[in-house]
Amino acid sequence: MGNSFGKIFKISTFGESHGKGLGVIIDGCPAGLVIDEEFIRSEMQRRKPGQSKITTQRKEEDEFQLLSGVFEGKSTGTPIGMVIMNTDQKSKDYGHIADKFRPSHADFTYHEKYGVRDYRGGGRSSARETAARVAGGAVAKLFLKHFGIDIKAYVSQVGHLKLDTPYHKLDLSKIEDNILRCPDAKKAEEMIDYIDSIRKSRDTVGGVVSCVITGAPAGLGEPVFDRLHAELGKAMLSINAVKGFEYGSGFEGVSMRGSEHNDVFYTDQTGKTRTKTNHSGGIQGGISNGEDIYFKVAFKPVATIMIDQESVNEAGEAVTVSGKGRHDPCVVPRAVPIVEAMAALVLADYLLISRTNKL
Ligand SMILES: Cc1cc2nc3c(=O)[nH]c(=O)nc-3n(C[C@H](O)[C@H](O)[C@H](O)COP(=O)(O)O)c2cc1C
Ligand SMILES: C=C(O[C@@H]1CC(C(=O)O)=C[C@@H](OP(=O)(O)O)[C@H]1O)C(=O)O
Repeated sequence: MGNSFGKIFKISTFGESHGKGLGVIIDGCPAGLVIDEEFIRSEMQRRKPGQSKITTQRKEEDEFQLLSGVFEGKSTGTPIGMVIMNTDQKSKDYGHIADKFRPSHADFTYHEKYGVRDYRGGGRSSARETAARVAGGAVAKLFLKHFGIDIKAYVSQVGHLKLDTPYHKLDLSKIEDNILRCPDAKKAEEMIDYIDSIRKSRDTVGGVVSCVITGAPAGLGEPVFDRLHAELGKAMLSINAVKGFEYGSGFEGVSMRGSEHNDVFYTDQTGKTRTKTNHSGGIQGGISNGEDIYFKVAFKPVATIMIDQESVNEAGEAVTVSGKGRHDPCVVPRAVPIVEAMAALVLADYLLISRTNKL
């Protein structure tokens, strides 16, 4: 329980941040899919630590080894296994807090739940686990390409600095042009400087990742509990440090009237039923309607800060804790490929579950 995601296109991940390595098992990937290892590698590179001055300086190349489920470059329909070895753990950075709880990390809750924990680098609670998700998500993306479904995420907020332009007015081909992964170069520069100043003050800051899915057909999703947006929400809220998820008009829709918010239907030149606006975010009644699916994910400031904070240890005694070593001053630049990977897993799963339910 708790280490798997998905119903038909399923992933299970294993591994800890300072153990030997991590990995993913993908079960349910249809046979005959060309497994483009170069593409998987490029996705891993987008997430890896040590990639710029505004990320953790842990240096991992995140090279993966494909162990199973692929023959002559194509999936065989059997479980696809991939491992990623850890090479740059510095466990002594955690020696001073082995029995102490970092405020707002998972140290206390893991201790309460299991009574035993691998304190090194946060063990399995570390976002290092998301390397395995990105490997799994890359295979899901390869599957989605066959259906013309594309997923693009980008940074739209860092602290109080916001990119207010809606996604359809941005040039999303520019996302990878800067180390922040924000398609607006000027805003990106401001946000990067801000993260750098926060890092220099030994503190951390939160941010928002926006995501848009294009090319999804109408009919994905289930009408009651397994609504498409509910599954996307679960996927996003399962990512480390996520505190919020909203899709379509989200919380802003609250201040609109129905007459403004309703997405009016029309028939386009090809005879397809479309909507003039898309406040619904491409999903109505839990089912995709063929319009773009878009959502936002809010990330909190990283818990481990290089500033003394009050806490307690396992014996309940008052202590002071301060982080050491290498931490992200802001997670959003590296969270972009993680958000895309989780979205790809949901879409791949729902393509297999529920495209339509009629003769
Ligand atoms: C890409 C990414 C990088 C992260 N890097 C760090 C980090 O360097 N230090 C840290 O304390 N937390 C980091 N986190 C957040 C922790 O993993 C997370 O706060 C922890 O697992 C506790 O879970 P929660 O915040 O979801 O409650 C990162 C999260 C993500 C998504
Ligand atoms: C290693 C990664 O990020 C780590 C995520 C993380 C955390 O607490 O989530 C804490 C840091 O771990 P460590 O102190 O072991 O370097 C980050 O570097 C990674 O993403 O691959």
